[in-house]
Amino acid sequence: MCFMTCIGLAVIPDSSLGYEHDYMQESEGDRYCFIAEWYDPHAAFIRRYQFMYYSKDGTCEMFDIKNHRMFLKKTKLDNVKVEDLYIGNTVNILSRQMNFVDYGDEFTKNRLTHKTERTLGMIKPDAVPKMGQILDLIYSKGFMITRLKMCQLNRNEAFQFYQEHQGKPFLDALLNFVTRGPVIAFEIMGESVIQKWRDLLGPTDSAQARQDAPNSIRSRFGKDKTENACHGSDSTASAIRELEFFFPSSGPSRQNTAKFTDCTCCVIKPHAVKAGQAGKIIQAIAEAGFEISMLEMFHMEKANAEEFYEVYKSVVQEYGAMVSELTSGPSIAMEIRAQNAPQAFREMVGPADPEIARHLRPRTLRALFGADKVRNSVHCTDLPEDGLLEDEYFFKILGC
Ligand SMILES: Nc1ncnc2c1ncn2[C@@H]1O[C@H](COP(=O)(O)OP(=O)(O)OP(=O)(O)O)[C@@H](O)[C@H]1O
Repeated sequence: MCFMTCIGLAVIPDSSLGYEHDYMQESEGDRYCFIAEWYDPHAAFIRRYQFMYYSKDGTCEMFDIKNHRMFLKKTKLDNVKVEDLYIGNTVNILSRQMNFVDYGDEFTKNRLTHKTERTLGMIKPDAVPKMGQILDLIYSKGFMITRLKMCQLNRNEAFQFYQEHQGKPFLDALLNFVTRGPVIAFEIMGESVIQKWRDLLGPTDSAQARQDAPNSIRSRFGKDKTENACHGSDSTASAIRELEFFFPSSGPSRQNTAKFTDCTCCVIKPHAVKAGQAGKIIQAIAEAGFEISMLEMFHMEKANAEEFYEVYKSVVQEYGAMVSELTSGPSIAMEIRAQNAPQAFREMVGPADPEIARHLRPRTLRALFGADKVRNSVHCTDLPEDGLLEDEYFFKILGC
């Protein structure tokens, strides 16, 4: 197994550190171990670490694998909780973006693998206008969205996606339906999430869903047998295939839906995504009459965040904290369209400081969802001429 090799490289066996395997199962709590990587831009080199998390007190500890020395003494990090421990996640530690690339031991693998099952969900074209409510429902059920992208499928792609229905009488109608407008594909992660997500969807036929599962997504948002709001993979094998279809590990990605006209840019910041507020924010934007013509989840790297916020560098004293927030977890970038989009949308977003927003403009996004000046729920484009540039940055440069 890959993680065995990694631990082999560490040259710091558990026992030499005084951690015996049994320790992990003592009543004192569990110790989870991961292999974390950080790209060191100065050395142009990927550094590898053993990362330990102690569930008893939420402390973390790290060892530099190559240099055989401690990198971080046992410390409590506010931004690292047990729910952040999954392969593919990135966390900021000592101003470095650490990427969890593998489990560090059998115990961690056995304990956490089933909690990080992944499946593909898709909002179909009929329900895209209701994306805010649907995403909010997903968050409220405790699911974790780890990837998300709006795309436009062509007929060939739709056929490839629904290949198992080849020869069925409803295939043609199904292909027409899923290609008539954008879809939103997303990866959800959690314990038994394949089955739980299908339970939340309800029966295929929306009318039957209204009878048998009135709280299900298809009951609430679907129309009939074909236009039934959302899709969910039906097995582990389908989930793997369908996730690869929408989020390919190599090669070109699916056509995004950005229009790059009459637009501005909005980014739901990591703290708001983490707090499960993304659905409510999206719903508020849509209900205010703005068109959300593209959205995608990004895990911003520090260099990209610095570049994106470049204009604030010597102007705003919170610049460093802003970069740190934007790289602290997944964010959701959106292309927002309307007449005078940058100005109209800024009005809706409100003053940069949520405290001021709550006093002066209590209905604005930052008043409703912001925590403080840096964690103020969303970024929006400041200058009208930058709306297009910022959308291009996300959807032409980062997203490709
Ligand atoms: N009898 C039918 N008439 C019309 N459309 C259908 C019919 N059966 C299935 N569909 C459409 O094809 C999709 C895929 O069918 P499938 O049998 O896999 O249903 P499902 O597993 O409930 O849905 P999904 O795969 O979209 O999660 C359905 O979601 C629906 O949009």
